[in-house]
Amino acid sequence: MASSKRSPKQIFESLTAAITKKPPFVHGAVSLPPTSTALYFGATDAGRLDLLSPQKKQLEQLLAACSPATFGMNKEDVLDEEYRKAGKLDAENFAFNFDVMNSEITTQITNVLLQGRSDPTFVPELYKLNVYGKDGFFKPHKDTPRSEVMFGSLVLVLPTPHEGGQLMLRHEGDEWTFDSAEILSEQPSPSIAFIAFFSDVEHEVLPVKSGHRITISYNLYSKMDDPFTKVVHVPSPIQLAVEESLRGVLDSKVLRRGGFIGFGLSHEYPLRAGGRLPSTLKGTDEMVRQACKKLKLRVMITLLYEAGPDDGSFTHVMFLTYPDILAEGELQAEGGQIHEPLLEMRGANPLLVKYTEEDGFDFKKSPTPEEPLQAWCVTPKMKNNVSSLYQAYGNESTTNYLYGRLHLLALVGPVGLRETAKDDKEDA
Ligand SMILES: O=C(O)CCC(=O)C(=O)O
Ligand SMILES: [Fe+2]
Repeated sequence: MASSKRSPKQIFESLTAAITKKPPFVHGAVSLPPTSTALYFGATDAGRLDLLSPQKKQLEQLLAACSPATFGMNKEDVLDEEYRKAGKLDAENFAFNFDVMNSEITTQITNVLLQGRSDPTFVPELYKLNVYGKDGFFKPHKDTPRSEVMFGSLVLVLPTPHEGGQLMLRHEGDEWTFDSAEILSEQPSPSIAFIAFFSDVEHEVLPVKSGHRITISYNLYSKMDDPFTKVVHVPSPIQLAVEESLRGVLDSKVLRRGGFIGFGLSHEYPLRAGGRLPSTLKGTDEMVRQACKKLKLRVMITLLYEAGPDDGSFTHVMFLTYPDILAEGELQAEGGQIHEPLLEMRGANPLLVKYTEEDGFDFKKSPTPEEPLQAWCVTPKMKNNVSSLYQAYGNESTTNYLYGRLHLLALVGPVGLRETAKDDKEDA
């Protein structure tokens, strides 16, 4: 193989380069079905907004029926018009006869965010209606995780005239704009503009310049228990490129005795203390996992915890479940080293590792009883610590789930015997 002339560093660099990031959202417009031309609202007397020709009086009534929208900050719901200026109605106080699951939106979400799986693999939960009037906005935030299987948010923008109010999305140095006003004005007939995005992606609503930007939002929950067994899909060119580079690694002499390849995942995932790590990955991350599965590598999802001052020794702990660290109370050991108590946490399958941003992982205790295994880390990710696992700004307060950064570890056998997956069902 040509790869034999390359250094291990070069071999892994080409793997890193092959992991092209997939956009973390899908957007578009669907024309308003004949049965979806009105919005009803109000806690007592129902008001009606005609979406084919919205009347000023109806819009004013809708605004009057709304209460100011709050947002979540450090476990509390906060009302602060410096941070978010919008009206809201909770799901029980409005009705819009639109079936997301039987619309083109579901096909788009399935194809772009869920790797084109066949049967409907997610459930949309109606969340809120928001009205952004003139000068309405929502500063940067991530959507609060409400369950281990919540992966995304869907926002519908109704066809009421407005200018401004673009939704900006930012992830790992990239930025995208969803200009609902522009999209709606370009449609030949009254339409709904939509965007669905992975909810750990930071987003912001810029100020509305005129008119009313009316949105209906949904939380998206995955229905997949085992993402691998059900997948029948044609790999994308990006995935094929990742597979090809990974094959290059396996055909080379790196990790001669076997070991791990670690991938820092691009997205954050909802974690619950004491709970399992997620079994459904998002976008780019799922693509990397599928490439590993294709090459019959056993994969594990892990949480890396900073366990003490980074003095170059083994002071990081890697978990296969999310330990209930806060419930342990007295974790702080002498000198700020907490790896001893972390390693003793029952049921959390901890591994003591040395971790540096440059070299990735180095395992002290390997998961097998043999000698410590070698490991390489591709796209290393920040480690977690107790405070980073706290939610900062969200769209709602919650204390049950927090976003955490994860790594995917692929177990690699020795040269010539690289395959490690026993069957498709063993891990998740
Ligand atoms: O209106 C939008 O485009 C997004 C709103 C939003 O981010 C939220 O409600 O959490
Ligand atoms: Fe949001």
